[in-house]
Amino acid sequence: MAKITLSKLRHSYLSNPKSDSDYALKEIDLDWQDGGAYALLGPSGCGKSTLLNIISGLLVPSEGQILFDGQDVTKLPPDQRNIAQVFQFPVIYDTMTVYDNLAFPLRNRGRDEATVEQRVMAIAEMLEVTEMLNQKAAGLSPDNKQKISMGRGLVREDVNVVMFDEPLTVIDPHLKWKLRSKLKELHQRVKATMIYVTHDQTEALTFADQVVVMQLGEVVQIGTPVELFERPAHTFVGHFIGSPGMNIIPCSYDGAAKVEGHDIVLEGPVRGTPNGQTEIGIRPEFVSLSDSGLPATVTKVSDVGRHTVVECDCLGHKVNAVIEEGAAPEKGAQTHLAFRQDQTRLYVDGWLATDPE
Ligand SMILES: Nc1ncnc2c1ncn2[C@@H]1O[C@H](COP(=O)(O)OP(=O)(O)OP(=O)(O)O)[C@@H](O)[C@H]1O
Repeated sequence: MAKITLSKLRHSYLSNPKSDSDYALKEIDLDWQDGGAYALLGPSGCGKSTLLNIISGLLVPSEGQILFDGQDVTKLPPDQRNIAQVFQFPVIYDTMTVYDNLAFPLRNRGRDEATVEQRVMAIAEMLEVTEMLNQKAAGLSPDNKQKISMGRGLVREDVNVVMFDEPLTVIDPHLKWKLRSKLKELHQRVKATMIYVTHDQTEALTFADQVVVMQLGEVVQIGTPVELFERPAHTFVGHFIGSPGMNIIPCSYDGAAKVEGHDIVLEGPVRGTPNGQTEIGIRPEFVSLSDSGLPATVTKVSDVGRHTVVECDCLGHKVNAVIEEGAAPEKGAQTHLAFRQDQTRLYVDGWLATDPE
């Protein structure tokens, strides 16, 4: 396994890019540590596949370098990078048995049969497919086919990185959570460097120790799931992660933050002198209904499991509060919203501008 470094990486599909917007990937500097479990998370079109193709060698970046353990591989073709990939759709040979499918990547590299058997049996046991080993792959369900496809990605112990590209797309929704936790467990057992590409926050947050969030060809934040939830570095991350996402409320700032003339107490000091569009960011989990605070009218009440989401019109802005089940007011009720101070952040032009007290 290897540490992967992306250094000053940029890519444009145009032959003569001029402005930033001509780049599918803006400048990216990133270190993926040896043995880490990473997710690359972002909406469609943010540049995930472009980055994946650059790492796997299908695409040579317009600028910058990729290093595996400090060695420049930017111009190496895919077959010399020693990478395993698991795609959206299973890549297996239908006419072969499950055993032979799992053995294929090892036999292909000339490993002796004793090693092949030992690795195949170990991976089959981890994936809970031992009893299928003698079956022809053609008869497997789509879920099991994708499991075998994952096994083929994980069976070699000498790869630099295993990359998963939206691997649960074909999996039945009720089995998704099972495979998600299986993958996490597999990472802990095989200790390979893994990169998991997805637009689904639940998949990213359950699998990865570190999540790289991308938007419009840029990395907007790298952090643990807790860091992304607690201190989104950008309003995009606040909005994209969480259900419902962070409340983002336009405000003024002249030494103190105000929403429509009402003072808002921030978590701590503001960095520099804000010069740009200012907004308050507060997660619905830290907004409570109260006797004092910002006046609001309840516009919608939705039960979500053990909590209730109360949507309000607060001085002309939509603000969600997540409260305990059973404590919700009726739609149309007049109330006030209180923000938990240590969770009330200021954003300037989308970027976090406050520090904790
Ligand atoms: N072969 C190509 N030629 C020109 N532009 C491309 C090409 N591939 C991707 N793009 C553009 O580059 C940007 C990033 O696309 P990319 O496919 O990397 O995003 P993504 O996050 O993987 O999206 P998706 O999940 O939909 O595949 C998009 O604006 C896309 O239109």
